[in-house]
Amino acid sequence: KNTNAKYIDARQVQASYDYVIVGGGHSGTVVAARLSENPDVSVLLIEAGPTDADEDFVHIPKNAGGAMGTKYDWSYQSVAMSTVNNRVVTVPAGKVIGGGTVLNGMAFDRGAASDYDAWVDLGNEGRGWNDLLPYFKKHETFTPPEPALAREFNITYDLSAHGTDGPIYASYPRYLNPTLKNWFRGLATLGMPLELDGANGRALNAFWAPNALHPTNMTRSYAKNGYYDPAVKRSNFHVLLNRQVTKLVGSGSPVKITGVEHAAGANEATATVIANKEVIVAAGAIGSPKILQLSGIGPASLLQRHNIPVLVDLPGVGSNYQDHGYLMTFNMLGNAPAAIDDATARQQYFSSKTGPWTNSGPNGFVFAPMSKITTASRAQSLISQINAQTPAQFLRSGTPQAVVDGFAKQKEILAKRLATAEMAGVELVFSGGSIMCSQQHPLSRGYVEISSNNPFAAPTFDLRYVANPLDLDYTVDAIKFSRNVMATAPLQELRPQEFSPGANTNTDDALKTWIKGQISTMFHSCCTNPMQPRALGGVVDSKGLVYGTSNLRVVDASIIPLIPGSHPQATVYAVAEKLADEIKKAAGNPTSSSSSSSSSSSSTTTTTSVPTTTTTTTPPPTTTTTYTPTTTYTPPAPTPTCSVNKWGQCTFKPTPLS
Ligand SMILES: Cc1cc2nc3c(=O)[nH]c(=O)nc-3n(C[C@H](O)[C@H](O)[C@H](O)COP(=O)(O)OP(=O)(O)OC[C@H]3O[C@@H](n4cnc5c(N)ncnc54)[C@H](O)[C@@H]3O)c2cc1C
Repeated sequence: KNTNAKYIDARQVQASYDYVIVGGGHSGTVVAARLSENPDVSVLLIEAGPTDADEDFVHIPKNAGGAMGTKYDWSYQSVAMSTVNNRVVTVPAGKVIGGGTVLNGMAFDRGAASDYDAWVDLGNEGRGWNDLLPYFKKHETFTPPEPALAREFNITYDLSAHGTDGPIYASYPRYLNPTLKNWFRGLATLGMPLELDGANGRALNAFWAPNALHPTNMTRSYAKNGYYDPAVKRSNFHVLLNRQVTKLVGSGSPVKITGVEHAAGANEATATVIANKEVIVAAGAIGSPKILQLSGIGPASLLQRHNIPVLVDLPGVGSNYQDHGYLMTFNMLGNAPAAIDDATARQQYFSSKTGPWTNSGPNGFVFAPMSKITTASRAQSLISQINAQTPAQFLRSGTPQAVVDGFAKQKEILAKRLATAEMAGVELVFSGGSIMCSQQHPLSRGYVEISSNNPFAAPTFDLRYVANPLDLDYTVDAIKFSRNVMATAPLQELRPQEFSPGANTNTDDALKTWIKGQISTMFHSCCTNPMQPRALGGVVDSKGLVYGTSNLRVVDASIIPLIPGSHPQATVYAVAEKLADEIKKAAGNPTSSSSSSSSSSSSTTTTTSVPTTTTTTTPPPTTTTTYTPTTTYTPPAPTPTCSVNKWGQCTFKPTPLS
């Protein structure tokens, strides 16, 4: 536990700081840690939640996702979404220091080069793959898989793509589900290439990736223990916990934000702190557009409807909402290797940090280009249909023209890049009979809007899954492809029997109906304050600066313009690291090197350093959990015959079919 933390309460807060950071989640802690490396600048971080209390459900990989539904989760509720049978989806989001990195499944992968080069196509110079690669390395310390595991599963990696001394550990669990070997052999039968490493820009086809996992302790590596804990000891870094930012106050043209208002609750007194240099918003894909809108930065019509004076009319704030729409199919395996029972697994974990409890979720990935999941002519037809659609055709009615124009540009870029083998259309992850299938570059766009001018009122949002019918079409292809893999000889050795959606769901129409009834969040909300030109509905420029302002930046997942084909946490780390460097440069402060990541590199007073491989966070064998969850998270696709873990993976004990 960090005993030197500069946690302060609202009475002790200084009148002003050089930088005020709104949201101490994933990106907020990265930027706070980097800016406070310079002892001559003062930094205040304001976080709506607490710090975690080192619970097992945070640290033990097997429990990853256990913080969902607890007090560390906003548990945002969507509207009844008309595009998917009026279903309401709960979207988990961290309300705790470290944010999403406390809740997440620890999958730690990057997108393909094409995903980031598409951001440059949108007008963001300096945001392509080659620009971001040094920052992917900067935040990472990679440890290769143990040789025996690598041999058994044929895990390959490219050391030159990885970081060697960053704050976040990337390593492999010491147990993988043996059925993954059948899956990879089945994929090879169908001609799916195995890439050397997804981290080198080739996150395509099949490949292996590590987890955000400490290599010896086998515990979660996340923004709190990587960035926040070392940095918070500095005297120039203050933290306000359990305080919600209610509004940013500014004036002038361009608008200069001076004050940041915050309060402990709806009926509590509001206080204001002054930002001398910059205000940096990092409140996440739902929280950040909400704060901008409450502050008068957003679509004028929305702000006027809620009696909020307009500081900057920016129609893109809260638009462009993207996620990887997610589905699970299930097969009962009649001939799977016997599962390790939980008591043995627990013993293995605490005695030698081995076994299934070291495993949080996926390591063997498929990120398939369209041409790999269907015929060339079908793939071509899908691309032609993307091009043929008029931009506003499937957007929400009343979408402002600038946002429509931005989507037109995005659609053109996606059609061009999805037509190649360099951009993935879907992700498939196999685990013990379940197959997770998710859309990687959806064409549907959702939105986030304030529901009132009360900052404690929940925002209104709609992910609008499959609003664009082409998202349904290629998802049908993906499910058919996954069935083709299951039909190959290596998978047939496991004697699979599909029970969801089930063999009777076998026409395109039946699959579409099933998809509409099932599709849900993969927890990858992003893109609601897109980094693209203002005339195209953009909210921030390529340096994260909010249009129409002189000192307000956004640095979190909301500024991603097009969702990459990957689980997003490594991208969020890289983008935040790069922006932190740019903020320092803009202020004439020394930046830390992009190949070495020491969080103390430019500070003379700090005592912090990058954690070493001997970090001592090992929980004792009988660790007790000090926090009792207040609610229980319901997995996305529960079925009567399969025990489903947080990630929708089947964890049932296989019963041989007679
Ligand atoms: C359940 C789950 C599983 C996931 N699994 C994976 C995975 O396995 N691999 C992967 O790569 N990615 C995964 N992700 C995604 C990834 O973790 C997120 O994309 C990323 O952490 C988002 O970072 P962020 O900085 O944008 O926002 P967050 O980390 O959400 O940070 C926002 C912070 O702002 C605070 N905040 C919000 N409003 C206010 C306010 N008004 N005042 C003060 N503070 C405020 C919040 O409390 C929060 O701490 C998962 C996410 C979730 C939720």
